[in-house]
Amino acid sequence: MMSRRLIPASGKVRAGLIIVAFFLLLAAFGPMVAQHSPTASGPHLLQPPSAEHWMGTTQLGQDVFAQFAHGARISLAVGLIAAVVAKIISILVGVIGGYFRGLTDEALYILTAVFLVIPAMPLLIVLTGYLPSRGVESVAVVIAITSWAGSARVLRAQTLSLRRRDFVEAARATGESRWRIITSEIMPNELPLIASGFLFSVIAAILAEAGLSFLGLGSLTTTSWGSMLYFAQSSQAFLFGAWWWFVPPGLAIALIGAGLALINFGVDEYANPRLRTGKKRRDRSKGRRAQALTVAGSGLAAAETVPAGSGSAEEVAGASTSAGGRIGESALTDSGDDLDTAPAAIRHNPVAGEPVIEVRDLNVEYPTEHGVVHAVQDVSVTLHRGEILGLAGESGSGKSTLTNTITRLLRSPARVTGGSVLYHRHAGREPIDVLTLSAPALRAFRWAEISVVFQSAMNALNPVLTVYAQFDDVLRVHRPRMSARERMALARTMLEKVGIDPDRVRSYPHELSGGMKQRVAIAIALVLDPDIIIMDEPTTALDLLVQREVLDQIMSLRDEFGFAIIFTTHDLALLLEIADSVAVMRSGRLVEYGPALDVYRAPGHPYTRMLLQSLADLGAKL
Ligand SMILES: Nc1ncnc2c1ncn2[C@@H]1O[C@H](COP(=O)(O)OP(=O)(O)OP(=O)(O)O)[C@@H](O)[C@H]1O
Repeated sequence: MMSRRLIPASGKVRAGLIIVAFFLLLAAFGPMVAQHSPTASGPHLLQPPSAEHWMGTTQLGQDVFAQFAHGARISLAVGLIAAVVAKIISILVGVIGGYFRGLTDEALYILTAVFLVIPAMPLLIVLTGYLPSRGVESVAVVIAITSWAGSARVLRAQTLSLRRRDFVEAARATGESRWRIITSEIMPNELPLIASGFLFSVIAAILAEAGLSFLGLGSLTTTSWGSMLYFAQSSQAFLFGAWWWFVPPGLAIALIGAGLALINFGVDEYANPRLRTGKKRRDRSKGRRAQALTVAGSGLAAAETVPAGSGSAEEVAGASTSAGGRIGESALTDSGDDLDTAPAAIRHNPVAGEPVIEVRDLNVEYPTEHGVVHAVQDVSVTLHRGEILGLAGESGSGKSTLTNTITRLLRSPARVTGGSVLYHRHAGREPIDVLTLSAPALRAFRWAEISVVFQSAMNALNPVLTVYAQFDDVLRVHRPRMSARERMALARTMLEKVGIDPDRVRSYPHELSGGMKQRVAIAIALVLDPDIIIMDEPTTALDLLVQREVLDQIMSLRDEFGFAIIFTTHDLALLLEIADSVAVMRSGRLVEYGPALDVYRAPGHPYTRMLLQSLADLGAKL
């Protein structure tokens, strides 16, 4: 039985499909059922429709139906070939230029601009004049060459906007290659534009071919709807009242145009999962409390979820919260503002686990028109296995720049001017400097060793892919040998781990509540059992109750898996509650760093004191 999803809900789309299907059938079978050759002359000149000539005859006695059916084949072939070629060119130019930027983009954009300013029809006439032969393919290619630019410009603009979206950043963070990001993250979101552009190109190409033929520039040896119109006009069929000669091709072109336009109404319905009807599912797990972490069934799941860290998660977590004491001085110096009056409070990190990430004397800057922005200055922090490091600071203090440096997600014009980020994969072995990793090593490192949960899961999840497809993206890159069944089983297990009904694996992001989306993002971050998860304000967009549930979930997952977290937020009260150690940034510098309890009891820096005082003024209980 045909799936319900394949039957368009809209009557307009159905009408469009019927019209286009009719002409496709005519093109495919019409020439076979025609009883005459389209070019053979007969004794009956300019006869109206009859039993022998269903659509009458031309001035030379040729059968109009035979010409019409052969013409359908030629016109549709030109339309389809030209549209496919034009789309390929516009996707290559628009999407590649928009995604890669730089010189490639500039060169491609100049090319697009040149084709945009030259009027298409005169260019088409000139190019056709130079064609050695005017066969279907060559005419179609010339039409494509003159018509790709508008669509390329639209696709470039859309790509420029999409490449900055969180789900593309998330795909970069998972280690997906650029090509895969383009084909499986960006292009599915451009499908409505590509599809409607394609439909428009088909009708534009049919019209262009008809125009060329009408001007006598088409192939006069093959019969198209355009050449029928040309001969009808030059033989003055209109004057003779031979309507059966010119009405069918003219009407067919108009009807095909209308049919494609009607289909266009349905493009969104198919390309955008939000608009699909008839498949609403009940939000069965909405409001469901995170469950104790019972893993369903598969041995695979067990194998995939063994913590990578040294020692059990409980040991690490327990150790990480049991600490005290201050560390000696580090390379930190205070910024040159009023805060200089008090030196930064530098504390020993109390966590007993081995270091997993060591950031040493890191400096990152952005050269801008107005001078260089020193976004991170001389920052040194150490994250231990199983530790939750809370990173606080006002907007613009450099938190994202710091975490993006650790994950190597910095974008141009950012440049690291000093320092290192050392990753200790195995205790006692030489650490790896993340900043010097080659591109393939970096792709392998991302997500398998360090993953990211972005602030807004709605933006971090690709809106046109199901939950399973988003797990799949990660697993195909990092576990290429896993079978589809294993990938599905793992995705279901991970959903269950974060308290979501495993059947939700087939849902689209818009079918989930905000809290569920964030849990899905956490489950995807956990799927490769990384050592470190960067959480960029993962609960900010949620209401307080759901925020609390998600936080509890994160804490218990940390206890189970033993991963370390860098948790970024503006909310110091929250950090003091959940973090083992707290780092406060201001103007690119680390002004406070130490065990959460120490920071709360004895903040060393006036800025932290001010933050804590404002919390106390608000009546926060810690
Ligand atoms: N692409 C960029 N070009 C120029 N300057 C930038 C760029 N990105 C960030 N900056 C500057 O770097 C500094 C640190 O920014 P960053 O985004 O790291 O701060 P943040 O603490 O993460 O802020 P928020 O909490 O609002 O995300 C700011 O002064 C910001 O203006």
